[in-house]
Formats: sequence, C-alpha cells, structure tokens
Amino acid sequence: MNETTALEAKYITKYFGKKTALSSLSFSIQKGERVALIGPSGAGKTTLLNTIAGIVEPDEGGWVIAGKPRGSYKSGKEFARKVGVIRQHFDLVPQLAVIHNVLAGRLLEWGVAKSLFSLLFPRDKALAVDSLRRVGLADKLYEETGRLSGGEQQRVALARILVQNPEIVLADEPVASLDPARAEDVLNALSSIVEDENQTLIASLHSVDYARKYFTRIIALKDGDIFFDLPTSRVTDSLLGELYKLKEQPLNG
Ligand SMILES: Nc1ncnc2c1ncn2[C@@H]1O[C@H](COP(=O)(O)OP(=O)(O)OP(=O)(O)O)[C@@H](O)[C@H]1O
Repeated sequence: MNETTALEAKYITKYFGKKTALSSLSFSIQKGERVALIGPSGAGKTTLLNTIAGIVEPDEGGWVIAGKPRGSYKSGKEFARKVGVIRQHFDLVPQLAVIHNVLAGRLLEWGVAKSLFSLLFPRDKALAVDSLRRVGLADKLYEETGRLSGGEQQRVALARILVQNPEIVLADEPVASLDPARAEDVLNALSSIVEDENQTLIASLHSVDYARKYFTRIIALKDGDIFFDLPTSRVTDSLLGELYKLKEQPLNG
C-alpha cells in the first residue's frame, strides 16, 4: 500500500452457510479511481460493498482503508471522514425538509441535535445551499423530501455526500429505481462530484453501459470470484458476454 492507494482488499472471504459469497478477493484501488462492480445477480457485489461499510464482517481477510485496517477505526465519526455511503433506498427521512436531510451528512460529526437544529447556524445553511445548488436542487431547500421524485431524492443523497465530504464514496445500485434519463442525470452528477472533489468511487451497477460510460475501471464478479478486473477501455463485448452467460441447464424430458 502506498500514498496513492485509497483502499485495499486482502483475501476477503464471506460464507453464508455453505454458500461462498466472496472467495478470497484481493485487489487495491487507487485514489481518484471510479470503480464499477458488475456481475450477475448473486455474484457478491452488495456483500463486497457491505464489507467495506462494515455492515457485513468478512469470515477471513479484511480491508485496509486509507492506510488503516478497517477494524482499527475506533469511532463512526472517524470512519465517516473516510467513507460515505449512498444506499439503494437513499436512507433519507421522507418527512424532513430537504435541507435537514442534507445536513444529516454531518450527523456523525455533530450529533443528532446539532444536525437537526443546524439551520440556526448560517454557515451550515450556506454549506447545504451550496451542495444543493451543485446537484441542481437549490430551489427545493424547504420541500418535504418524501414529495420529491426518485431522481431528485437521489440528488439529495448526493448533496448529503458533498456535505459529509468523505475520501471514498460507496454506492450500491445508485440508479436502480430510476428511468434511463434520470439515471444518466444522477450518474453524471455523481461522477463529476467525485472528480471535482478528488474522491474515490466504488459503485455496484446492473447496467454495463453505465459502467462503461461513467467509470474508469470495471471489476466483474461472478460466483464470489473476480472474473475480470480491467480499465474500462479494455473491457470487450465478448468478456461481458461470458460474464453474464447463463449456465447451460440440461433439458428435462
Ligand atoms: N444475509 C444473507 N444471508 C444468506 N445469504 C446471503 C445473504 N446476503 C447475501 N447472500 C447470498 O450471497 C450471495 C451474494 O449476494 P449479493 O447480494 O452480494 O449479490 P449481488 O451481486 O449484489 O446480487 P444482486 O445483483 O442481485 O444485488 C448470493 O448467493 C446471496 O443469496
């Protein structure tokens, strides 16, 4: 691991009963890379992301994040400076105004009370306004978050990540529930944010087209193993065909 390494997977293994969900995966990711995790359903993408976030504990191996073993981060606050997560279902509180959800990006740092009452502090409001402006939602500051469209809610989640400002951004299927135009919109915003902020991005995706368009490197998982790990420009259609090929089933009768 050197100074340009953002995180490193070392022999990460996870079993669920008899199923090997991750089979001793080792690789490293450099700062500023945008890595798409792709692969068929059940390949292990979410489980791998969850081992970074600490939601799933590997049975063997582990992550070194920003030079430190994952387990050595003592507090959620220290970890939140390094890693921010955008979840499939956004993790937003629908009843709260947009601005409160955005300032929740500082939750671990400030605690609940300050995050909720943070509008008393003009500097914090300016931070939220600036983040919302960058994701194109400056006019939705005081709207109830639950009334926004799916694409707009995902932009609120992006604004929250801007406020949290971690070094590494994880996103599990960030555009799964969006129509193609909105999905492209969100991926455009996400990739320009991480580029501007010099952050490292790791996202799981079902769309190979989006992986190719917005990411610099593609790691393909299949049955808990790395099937290929290549710069996007070297990913060929025939590799993708192999990756998603269904197992041949014997015909009955
Ligand atoms: N909590 C769990 N308990 C038991 N098995 C699990 C659990 N979580 C995941 N698995 C299994 O581990 C394997 C990997 O699942 P995972 O959700 O990581 O795949 P994925 O590539 O993200 O799939 P998808 O694209 O469908 O979201 C699958 O066989 C899944 O059934």
